[in-house]
Amino acid sequence: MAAGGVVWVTFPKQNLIPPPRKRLGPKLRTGVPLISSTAVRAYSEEKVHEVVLKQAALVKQQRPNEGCKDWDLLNEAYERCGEVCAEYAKTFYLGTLLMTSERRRAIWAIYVWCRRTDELVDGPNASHITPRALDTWEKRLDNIFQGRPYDLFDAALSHTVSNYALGIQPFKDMIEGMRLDLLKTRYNNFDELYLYCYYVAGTVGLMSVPVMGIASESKASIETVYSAALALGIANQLTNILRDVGEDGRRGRIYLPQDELASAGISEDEIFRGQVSDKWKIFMKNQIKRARMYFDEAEKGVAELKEASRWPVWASLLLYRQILDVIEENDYNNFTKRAYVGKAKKFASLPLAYGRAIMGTSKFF
Ligand SMILES: CC(C)=CCC/C(C)=C/CC/C(C)=C/CC/C(C)=C/[C@@H]1[C@@H](COP(=O)(O)OP(=O)(O)O)[C@]1(C)CC/C=C(\C)CC/C=C(\C)CCC=C(C)C
Ligand SMILES: Nc1ncnc2c1ncn2[C@@H]1O[C@H](COP(=O)(O)OP(=O)(O)OP(=O)(O)O)[C@@H](O)[C@H]1O
Ligand SMILES: [Mn+2]
Repeated sequence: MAAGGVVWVTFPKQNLIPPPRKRLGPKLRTGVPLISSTAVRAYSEEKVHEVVLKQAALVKQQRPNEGCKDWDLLNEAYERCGEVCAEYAKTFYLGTLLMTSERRRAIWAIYVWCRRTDELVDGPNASHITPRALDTWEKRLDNIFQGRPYDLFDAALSHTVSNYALGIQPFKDMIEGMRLDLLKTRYNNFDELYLYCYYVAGTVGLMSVPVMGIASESKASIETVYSAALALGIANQLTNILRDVGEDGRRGRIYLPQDELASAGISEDEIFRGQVSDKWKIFMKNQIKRARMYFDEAEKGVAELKEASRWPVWASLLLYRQILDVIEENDYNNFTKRAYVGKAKKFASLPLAYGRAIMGTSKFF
């Protein structure tokens, strides 16, 4: 392929990532009552805030387009990204169809890179993945940002990062999250968990904003918008963790703050045995409360995005947020009952998402 120094290896026509599993990889992390003042001051928040500021500053810079200029190849690359996205996340894919075609395909390219990164530690080959393999993946990321993609999916991302104000840090941080996931099976407190959630999901928010675009009429500061995007990633991840407690437990993993479990008087053994006790219900209520707090934070920022980008964000936010309602409906049995939002509810939330997107507010819908 064209573009200075691009290295091409054989590129199989079929997916480079394995076909989706029936149930996409578990990945869990957690939370508890409302964030404590210690947590607010925590190192993790400071570190994350630094990245947010850097990423926000990039938006103001004009970047030269050094991406690949082989348009046929790029079109194919983006098309393939769209196919993967459609296969792994149908509802979300539908949402992206309302975005402008340029933004939509950029989001697809980012989605595919994130999905592949996650598949490294969560997919069928996860047991063979070592920190060294992640180092190789990170070098490959550097090459993507330097215009030297390794395969077609990378080429799409390479073009995207040359076209939008995307910094490399959130991508590196996501790889860091995968490193952490390889090594760590317990989180001492919410600060530790928060950092993990930032790595694997908050980063997605930071990657998405430059592509989705901030509305020209927005009066909010760029930092405010990034903070909302970060909050959505955290909220999604906390929800994902709460949904998958049972599944994670069966893999010997507990993505819940150990100190909060201890204060609630819940032992690891009770989690492994899947005991839905009264103390578990109280503990879960607090966890859900915290996740909702992050959703609330995120909701405040959606209206600041460009109008065409709001709908997919609202759609995915409402879908994910409803998982918390279903956990409640399941009477907090997240050990053996998967909180699943039925098709009817899912479709019912689409007009709501659309209404909110066009009104620019959640006041009337
Ligand atoms: C519109 C929209 C949602 C855009 C984001 C698209 C995108 C690039 C998604 C990548 C997601 C991904 C594959 C991340 C890898 C790590 C991972 C799996 C994280 C978990 C996602 C849920 O996936 P799933 O349920 O399939 O998980 P399982 O593997 O099955 O367990 C996460 C829970 C986190 C995803 C985080 C987001 C989608 C962040 C969204 C934030 C924004 C789009 C910012 C919006 C802006 C404002 C101002 C609110
Ligand atoms: N009905 C659901 N209930 C709970 N979680 C869901 C549900 N549908 C999707 N999710 C979660 O949200 C993520 C992204 O949502 P999306 O709707 O795009 O996924 P999907 O699995 O392709 O759904 P579908 O094929 O039903 O449209 C999924 O990977 C999954 O973890
Ligand atoms: Mn899916």
